[in-house]
Amino acid sequence: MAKEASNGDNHAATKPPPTPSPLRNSKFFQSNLRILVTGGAGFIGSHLVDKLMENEKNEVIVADNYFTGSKDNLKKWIGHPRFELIRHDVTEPLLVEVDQIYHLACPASPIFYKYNPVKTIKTNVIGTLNMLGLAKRVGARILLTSTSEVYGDPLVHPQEESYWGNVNPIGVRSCYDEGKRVAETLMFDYHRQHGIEIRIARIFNTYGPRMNIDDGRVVSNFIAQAIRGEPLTVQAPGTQTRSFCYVSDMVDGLIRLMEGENTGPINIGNPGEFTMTELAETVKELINPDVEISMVENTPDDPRQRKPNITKAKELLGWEPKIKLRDGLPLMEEDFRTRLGVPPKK
Ligand SMILES: NC(=O)c1ccc[n+]([C@@H]2O[C@H](COP(=O)([O-])OP(=O)(O)OC[C@H]3O[C@@H](n4cnc5c(N)ncnc54)[C@H](O)[C@@H]3O)[C@@H](O)[C@H]2O)c1
Ligand SMILES: O=c1ccn([C@@H]2O[C@H](COP(=O)(O)OP(=O)(O)O[C@H]3OC[C@@H](O)[C@H](O)[C@H]3O)[C@@H](O)[C@H]2O)c(=O)[nH]1
Repeated sequence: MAKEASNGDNHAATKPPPTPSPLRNSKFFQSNLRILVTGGAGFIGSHLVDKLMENEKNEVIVADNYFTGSKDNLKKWIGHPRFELIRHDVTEPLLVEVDQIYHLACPASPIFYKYNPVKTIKTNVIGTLNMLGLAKRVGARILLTSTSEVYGDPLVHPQEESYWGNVNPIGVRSCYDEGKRVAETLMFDYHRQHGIEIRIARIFNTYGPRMNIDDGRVVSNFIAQAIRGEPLTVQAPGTQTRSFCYVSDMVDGLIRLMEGENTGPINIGNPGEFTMTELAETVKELINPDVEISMVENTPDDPRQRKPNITKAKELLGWEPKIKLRDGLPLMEEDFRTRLGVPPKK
């Protein structure tokens, strides 16, 4: 029986998960653990697939509509006997027999999630409903990659899981912020009403190789600009803060959450907090000391501060991030230089 690590609410005791598909007990059942990763062709998802595939007891199925992800991120697994890739949009039902669902399908970059806000909230609401319906049908455990954006423009700092947030319900970011909040609500309602085994990760800003070079997020923007010799575009006021987690630490945290006994929500992120100006200065120092730093205008509802309290992750998952920003940025630079065909400076 999963223990609820969330705000300490005493939810009614949940029913046990539904009886699994008869397939599981058939004598021909493969001993492999069958894992669905929605959004697995994306940045975090493809690194998660790499890690899951290292375990020869795992079969991995990726469902992705390639809105922001790419088959290229999974090319080393296509054709592997324990791997399947399905072009599928999670706003449509999916029928597969699986034991675990990592539900990552959702555009993460603000530029992309604002591009089609109605689709973004459909993905978060209808997509999560479809994945919970699948989990109920086959008795799978399901993990949702929620986000620090559920805290909105936080009035509590650092953010801990018991904080309910400060979110604009009708802003240009609401399709994502409120969409993820509804997704969390649906997860807990299926857990309480149908006994579904749920796990909720609140992911903070994550960076690393395979981020879309032009996806508009700050770390990918600054590294691409530094490599190309373009001014680093600090969006005003520049004093706003974020905390950056390297992707391998993130993947480790997600797997520990799935394999553990706590429902969450649990913050997964690196508490190392920087202003955007400090980030730009660090990228300039590490990647291109000649590059200019310019102040440009920002977009509405940009959170002014963000830093995870990761006490629950430490205590309940035995997890904390290992890679510091100054060590992670060069790894991402190497990936971007390779993909952009720009050799390192002599
Ligand atoms: N990277 C971060 O800093 C961050 C922070 C907080 C939360 N998250 C969450 O983690 C997850 C992965 O983020 P990411 O950074 O890898 O983003 P990403 O955009 O690289 O990956 C998202 C993947 O989902 C796919 N997708 C989008 N809509 C879909 C749909 N309707 N049906 C099927 N596939 C769909 C995309 O094609 C892509 O492959 C997302 O749920 C995101 O909200 C990411
Ligand atoms: O070129 C840029 C881009 C962004 N920024 C600033 O950098 C900060 C971070 O912006 P990003 O677009 O990278 O990402 P955000 O922090 O807004 O959202 C991010 O964290 C929460 C996740 O759920 C989202 O999926 C992820 O994209 C913002 O204050 C933004 O104004 C710049 O200063 N320059």
